[in-house]
Amino acid sequence: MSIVTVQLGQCGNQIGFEVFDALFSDSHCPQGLCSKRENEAYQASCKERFFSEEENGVPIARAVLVDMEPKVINQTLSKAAHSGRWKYGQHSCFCQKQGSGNNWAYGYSVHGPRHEDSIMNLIQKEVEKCDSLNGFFIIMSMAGGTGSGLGAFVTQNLQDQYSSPLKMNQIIWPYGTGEVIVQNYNSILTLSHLYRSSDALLVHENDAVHKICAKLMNIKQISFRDINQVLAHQLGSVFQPTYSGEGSFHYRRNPLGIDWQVRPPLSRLPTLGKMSLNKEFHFNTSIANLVILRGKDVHSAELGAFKDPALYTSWLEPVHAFSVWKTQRAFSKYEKSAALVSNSQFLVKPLDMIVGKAWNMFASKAYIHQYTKFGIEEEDFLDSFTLLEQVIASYCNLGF
Ligand SMILES: Nc1nc2c(ncn2[C@@H]2O[C@H](COP(=O)(O)OP(=O)(O)OP(=O)(O)O)[C@@H](O)[C@H]2O)c(=O)[nH]1
Repeated sequence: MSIVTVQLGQCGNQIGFEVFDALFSDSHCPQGLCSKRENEAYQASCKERFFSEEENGVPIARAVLVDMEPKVINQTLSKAAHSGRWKYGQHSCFCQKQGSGNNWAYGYSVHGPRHEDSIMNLIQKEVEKCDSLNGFFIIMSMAGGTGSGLGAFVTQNLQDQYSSPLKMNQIIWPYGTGEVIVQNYNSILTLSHLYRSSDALLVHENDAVHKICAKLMNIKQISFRDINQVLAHQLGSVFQPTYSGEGSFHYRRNPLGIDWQVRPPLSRLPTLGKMSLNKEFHFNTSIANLVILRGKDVHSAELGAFKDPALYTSWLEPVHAFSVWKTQRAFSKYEKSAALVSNSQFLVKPLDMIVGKAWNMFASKAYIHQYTKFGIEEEDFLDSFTLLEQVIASYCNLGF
């Protein structure tokens, strides 16, 4: 089964390139620390998911590149072509001459409807190249204008046109400080729209990845390239193939097979408010944890601690909330590696901060005219605030 990736805006395109490069490098890494046969099965599975093959044998990423200015797309296409190992399809990109100027409304209400047909046609062409489609992986920032606004618009269209394949958005949380003033508006609009149209949001915070580069990797002058390589490494270690079940040596065909649909029972939805945010979280209570193990000794790894009921909300048994995926095939030269995908309270505080800052600006009507000018009304903001306050309250309530 295959995944079609949609890369949007500067951030989405730069990260998308690194992700494909990491996937390709890993699957062609000679030190897979496993048998030749196993390595071939792994490679074939990775290829089916992420690459289609051209006549001359160069793999082509199953991707559509979208941006409203040509610079980053041109750089991305040429970096892939120069790698000599894989490339993007000749007709897989859509770009225009002028970006969205960090205005979510412009991306969503102007670029979106204006270019809807061209973008959706490109995606459809990519879908037609797949024997069997598992889902869409949509990479975008949360705070810019094109990736976030147009990305939300495209995700909504995918939801309308492809209701069953999974729609998973990889979103980049902006730095807490030092970026554009309207980043919190753009972020709440992105999150509230994706909450309605996407099946799963996979979030990375720029601040957190920056810290990994500084503290763990000791990089002095950290660039987006460094950050994106860390992200790509993490995403690769999640999305590369794993065995289909305990004791199985076949690779699972459904790469995005996580139960993302878990929702708290309605009767437990709390009233709106911030009552529990002020309390210390003793645990980072989770709804779901997925651990992915690769390489040596995966079958004897001790994972009992992940099954402790205290980690999970009281209405879920650990057996339903915790999953493990494994493969003996090592990831990217690492003898052993582990990745964790977690749906937990981890983002409650950053989300509460963004909503709070956006609310303070909204209360004084700052910059609102830039949005109403392009069809995003005050009502839309209010709807976004209400929805996200509900999300915050639901996650706070997990620990009780
Ligand atoms: N991790 C990471 N974050 C990025 C990268 N490029 C931009 N960002 C973040 O993305 C946000 C800005 O979004 P962009 O993708 O640059 O903007 P855009 O979608 O192209 O939209 P416009 O410039 O308004 O047309 C900020 O929060 C940046 O920190 C990147 O390559 N990697």
